[in-house]
Amino acid sequence: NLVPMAEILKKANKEGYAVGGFNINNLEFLQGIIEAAEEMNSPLILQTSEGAIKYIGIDYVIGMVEAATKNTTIPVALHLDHGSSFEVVMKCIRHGYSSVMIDGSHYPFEENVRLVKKVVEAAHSVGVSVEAELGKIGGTEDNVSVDEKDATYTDPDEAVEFVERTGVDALAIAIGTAHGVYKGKPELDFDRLTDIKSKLDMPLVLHGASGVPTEDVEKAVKLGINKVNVNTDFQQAFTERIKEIFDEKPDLYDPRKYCGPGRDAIKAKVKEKIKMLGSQNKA
Ligand SMILES: O=C(COP(=O)(O)O)NO
Ligand code: NA
Ligand SMILES: [Zn+2]
Repeated sequence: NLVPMAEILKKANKEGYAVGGFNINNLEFLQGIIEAAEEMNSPLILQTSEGAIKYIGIDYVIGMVEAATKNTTIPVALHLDHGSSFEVVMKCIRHGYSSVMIDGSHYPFEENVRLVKKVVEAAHSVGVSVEAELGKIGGTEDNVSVDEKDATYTDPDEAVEFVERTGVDALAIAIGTAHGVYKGKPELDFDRLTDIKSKLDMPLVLHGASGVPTEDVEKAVKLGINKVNVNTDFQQAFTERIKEIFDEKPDLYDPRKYCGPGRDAIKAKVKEKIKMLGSQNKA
């Protein structure tokens, strides 16, 4: 009952909307995200960073996602976010992930191509989709951190060569976003996105969407972004709600009394994101 991400993104690319790549960090994130997507009749890409897999445990990830998708009516992919090696990718594929990102963006171009090509051959041989990254997205997420000066934007011509030589299903591009909380206002390079999309009519991925103004994400979707990764906004929604609860009732100790409202806050935030991406009723 998981589908390959490529299937979900092919339709999104054809019809001009984007699908959320929403990170799960625990049970409440998974429940809030899947409930919101089902209520909005939206396709969904559940994703775990390597840090989240370490925190939850891969057998729990698979078990919880299986429970979450057993009776679902919407297409759901389970995706490895920012896979750092062939070995980790293969571990996730063996455990039942339907999609993987191999992030070789911090390597020289040829090394990135070599690694991604190897992953695509293995993943595609068992029907698993592949996302890769070209250009460096700034910010920090778990062990992925790039400081401003090294964050280099995606070169459109390099992107064409990269996709031709690797056969990836989706390409994460660097056009000014960064993981985590922004220091200043992010300025997205929409001309660069337009140029890349005109050369590569394929699913493009925007990372670091938390903190990007809604209208900028909507514009990026109009210009050809088909997957939008969101993590920090949901983490902040969860955490802020729990802080509010403890302000009201500092002596609480039953985790359901604060994780439950935290889950509801995630769910509400996910619905806002689905509206922003245009994937409502696209299941
Ligand atoms: O790109 C992301 C999420 O970034 P944010 O935390 O900034 O939403 N995950 O791969
Ligand atoms: Na961000
Ligand atoms: Zn990312």
